[in-house]
Amino acid sequence: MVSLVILFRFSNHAPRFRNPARRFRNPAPHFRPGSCGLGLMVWLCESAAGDCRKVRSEKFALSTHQARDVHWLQQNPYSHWENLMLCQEIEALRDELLCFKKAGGGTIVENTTTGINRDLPALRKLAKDTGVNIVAGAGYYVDVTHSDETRKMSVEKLTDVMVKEVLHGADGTDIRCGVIGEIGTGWPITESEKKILRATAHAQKQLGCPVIIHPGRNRAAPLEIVRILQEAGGDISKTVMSHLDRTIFDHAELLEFAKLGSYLEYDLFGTEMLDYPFNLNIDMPSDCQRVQRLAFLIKEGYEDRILVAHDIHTKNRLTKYGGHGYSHILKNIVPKMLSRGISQKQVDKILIENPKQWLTFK
Ligand SMILES: CC(=O)NCCS(=O)(=O)O
Repeated sequence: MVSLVILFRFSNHAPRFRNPARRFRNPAPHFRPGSCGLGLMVWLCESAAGDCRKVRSEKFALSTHQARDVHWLQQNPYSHWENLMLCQEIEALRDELLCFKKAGGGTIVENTTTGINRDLPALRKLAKDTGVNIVAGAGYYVDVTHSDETRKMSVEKLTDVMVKEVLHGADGTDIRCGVIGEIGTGWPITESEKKILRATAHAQKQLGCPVIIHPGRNRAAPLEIVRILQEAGGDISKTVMSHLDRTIFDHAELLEFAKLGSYLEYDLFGTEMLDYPFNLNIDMPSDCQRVQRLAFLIKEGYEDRILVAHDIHTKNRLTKYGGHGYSHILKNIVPKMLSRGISQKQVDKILIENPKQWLTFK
């Protein structure tokens, strides 16, 4: 059986914020923190038209939500607290993994890191129950999720922690992480995030392991991250730049970035929204547009560098709640790719060979 590898996130539910004042630092101009104080993902949207979406957590519980709410949740996934609590859905995740396996999937990468409630025993159990390999992530997410302890750590100490998470186990368990990341960065990149990027590069230098980075929502962010990693000795050829869907739009800029040699990840497959809540200046591409970008990168000679994923981190994207589920790429996107001139060999490269190359290390 082919071993398809797709990147997901199980437990990236609402991060815990230890210092509420810190979590809404540097808000984007069009946004203000949700008045319900529920965390990073909860912003009330104040668009130019003055349209203010309401947080609906008190209005309906997701477990009993009705078909009429599905579209609202799809458009406002971060405005509903319960929608972020993916950790409550272990049974649904087990079902998703079994469907994924039936559709030909073999391995997923689960990118939840320190600060956003990584749950390694749950991952181990899900892998055991379903037979799907789950690769867990080491390291730290974006600045607002860094604890005071994390902020105080030196680059050397952070490096040691990440190396230990890969070699010996994380969160007090013997469960070893298989990638470093996703390492979170915002824009501008904060001092704490820079320190973690440097530690990531140092750990990668010691281990030769795969790394995955979440860039801030600015087209200059991926380049700046690569610069920091390179200066600290990181291996860019074994590093994934995630979320390119919403980060670099201009074709010439994308090719300039591709030349640096990282993996280029389109990982928001299934996310189709009119107003991207984190930056209203960004038009979130549709899945068809994502496929067009893959075809463009392939035509330009980058088929060895492309990765795809769903980045599922909210409940509404699970089939249980009317979402596309974990098998969307396998069931729906692959046929679309084939119908748009991407060959089966190229599909296999993107879904099997590239993840294999990225994930393999001694
Ligand atoms: C969990 C996570 O960080 N996903 C990325 C969502 S974003 O909208 O592309 O930043």
